Amino acid sequence: MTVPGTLVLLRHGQSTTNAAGRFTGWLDVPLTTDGERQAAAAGALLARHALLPDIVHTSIMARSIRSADLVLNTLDRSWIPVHRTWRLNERQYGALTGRCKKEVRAEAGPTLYHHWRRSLHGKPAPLPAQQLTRLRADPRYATLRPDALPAVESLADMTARIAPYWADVLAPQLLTGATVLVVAHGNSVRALATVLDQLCEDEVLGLNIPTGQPLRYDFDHAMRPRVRGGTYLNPDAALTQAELVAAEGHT
Ligand SMILES: O=C(O)[C@H](O)COP(=O)(O)O
Repeated sequence: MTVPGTLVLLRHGQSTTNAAGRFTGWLDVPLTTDGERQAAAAGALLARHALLPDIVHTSIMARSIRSADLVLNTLDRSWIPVHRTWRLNERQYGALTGRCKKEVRAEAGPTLYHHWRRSLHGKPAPLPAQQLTRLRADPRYATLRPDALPAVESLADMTARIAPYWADVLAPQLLTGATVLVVAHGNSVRALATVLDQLCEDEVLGLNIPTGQPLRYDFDHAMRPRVRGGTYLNPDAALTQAELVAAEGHT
């Protein structure tokens, strides 16, 4: 029986809105120079751990696509097959999209702010109709059923869109023994981890994903993670940076 391959989850490098302290959601923003460096460094870290992806998956947002390109360039593996899917997009942050996190926290208060950002079911107000119409006119979403393009999402909504991608695409590839790299977003990685680790509501509250830090998962034959929560290739840096993500908007 083939031993299941390794899955590597990576949140894209720092984006311009991350650097500006703003909610990004489905805004399509580029990486900062630091973000580009983080993505290339993630590639170098994969090389040091002899983790050479056979297949890569990205969202259809520029920051994930660019980060994956930088990782693969560093590894000299730009030739591997690439799958891009809206299912790995960042969470649709609704009316918070583009807003300053610090201002939102000051207005809403710390409890509601944390509920919106980190609870399983919390979600802010939806994206205003005009902005949703503009998003629906974007050619990259042309093939998507209009009701599949959300005006706002909770983490639970995201797990519902990501679970079929895990079951139908990622898990079967891993079962062939392939090393699979997923370059996605803070909340799509949280959603995937929620599915893989079967996290409960309390556990997702404290789950923060740093940019540019590869997170490795290995599986048993039933495709259960061998280490719950996976293993960061650079655990100290990942922990420090995850704490900074948790504190966004606080100061
Ligand atoms: O969409 C965003 O603003 C970030 O990528 C993730 O934001 P969060 O860490 O506040 O959920």
